[in-house]
Amino acid sequence: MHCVLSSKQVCHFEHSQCVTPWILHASCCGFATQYDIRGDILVDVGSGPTLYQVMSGCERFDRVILSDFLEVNRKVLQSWLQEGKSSIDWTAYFKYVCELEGRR
Ligand SMILES: C[S@@+](CC[C@H](N)C(=O)[O-])C[C@H]1O[C@@H](n2cnc3c(N)ncnc32)[C@H](O)[C@@H]1O
Repeated sequence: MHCVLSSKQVCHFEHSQCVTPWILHASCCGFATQYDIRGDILVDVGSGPTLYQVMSGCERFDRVILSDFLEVNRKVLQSWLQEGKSSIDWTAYFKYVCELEGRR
């Protein structure tokens, strides 16, 4: 399984040097399978233009706040949130996280 991050970036989930699966496994363990972390508000400081890092937490918190220093990154996130548009197709990430959490 792989997904295209942009015209030049490709994330290979199965590649041993790809850090994204490690992050998804770690957040899945923390939020879901191992520690069952829940709460009112999840604040992600320095989100960049990405949201994969909070996918495992998004149903365990009432509100998720993504933040970034750079306006360009906040605009990418706002475009996805408000208009459903994104230069990144998150489908493969959501599927991967669902599989990690034993959901389909
Ligand atoms: C390495 S990127 C991480 C992107 C994303 N969290 C990920 O895991 O792929 C770090 C981000 O933190 C943002 N950043 C750096 N200092 C910050 C600060 N003081 N407040 C908010 N965002 C900050 C940068 O603009 C950058 O987008």
